[in-house]
Amino acid sequence: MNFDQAIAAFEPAFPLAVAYSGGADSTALLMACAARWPGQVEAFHVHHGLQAAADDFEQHCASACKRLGVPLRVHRVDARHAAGESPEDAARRARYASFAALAAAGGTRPAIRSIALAQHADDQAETVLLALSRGAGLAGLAAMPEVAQRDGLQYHRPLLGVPAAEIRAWLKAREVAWIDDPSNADARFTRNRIRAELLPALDRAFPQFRSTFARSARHAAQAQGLLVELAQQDLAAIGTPPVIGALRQLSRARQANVLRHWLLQAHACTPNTAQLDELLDQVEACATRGHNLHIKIGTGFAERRGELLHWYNPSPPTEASR
Ligand SMILES: Nc1ncnc2c1ncn2[C@@H]1O[C@H](COP(=O)(O)OP(=O)(O)OP(=O)(O)O)[C@@H](O)[C@H]1O
Repeated sequence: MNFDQAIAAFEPAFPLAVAYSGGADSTALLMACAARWPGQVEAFHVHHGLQAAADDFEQHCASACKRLGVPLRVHRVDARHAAGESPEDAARRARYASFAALAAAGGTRPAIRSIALAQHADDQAETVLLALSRGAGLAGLAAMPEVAQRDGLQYHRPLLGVPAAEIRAWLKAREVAWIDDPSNADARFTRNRIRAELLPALDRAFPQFRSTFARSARHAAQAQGLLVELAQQDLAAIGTPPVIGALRQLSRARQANVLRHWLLQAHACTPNTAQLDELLDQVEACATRGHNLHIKIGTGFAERRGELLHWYNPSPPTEASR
């Protein structure tokens, strides 16, 4: 899909905000949306307080928005990562919280209903490869959805089918400037090594990889949806917190699926594979009333209390450490 086709196919609810970092992709998206829907588009910029260049990024965004005649709202965050959380995850979490805060802070203007993010087809392929590099399950391999609901807002990724090179070409044809975030070149980040080393090799070996990887991601997303449905049904049957005897009636794969779902939904906890395997072994060993179970799972512990399986975190993170 080319850039103009992607913009023509984009159907957000209005008013729309474009998440604008000042980088190439969100610059192109903001320009195209502002031209297509004059007066109905705003720009949201998140100022990442920890990055030295953050003031320059904000300045650049402010002058570009002024030229385009698009209102800009800026939110400042200090995205320190909590123990066990990657800096990228912390920045993403802080960014979504900022978008929700910005959408709610419109004053007398009508409330923003949609937010457009500028991830493209190369980003999607990188996300699939990143998921594989971590040994992710279906939820990770599903990569990024084109549309998602979050905090009462519709999030859209209208450029998900557009190769990065198309977006750069669109900007260059219009002689538009953008800023390059220096951290995008930092080879300490796996995503940047994927972009610099794997994507050029994939382009040579399978030129269609962007669309085939995206198709695999959609298959994974569909299958993951079924796993969630199954987990919801199983959780309703075994109870919350789970009754161990009822849990033990399920196959091991279904136990893993329902436990992962319960831990994530009820406790925002994601066990690693070794922890989940250990938990399943312990559940299997819980054949007698006297069998104790107490193991580390994610940031807390799973424990047997009578007939029930509980999870608790002895020291939940404070707001300051989040
Ligand atoms: N500081 C920010 N403020 C507002 N939106 C952002 C910010 N950083 C990223 N985004 C949004 O999230 C999307 C994905 O972020 P990512 O860090 O992968 O992209 P990026 O390298 O900043 O890309 P871009 O070239 O679009 O600016 C961006 O395309 C943009 O829409």
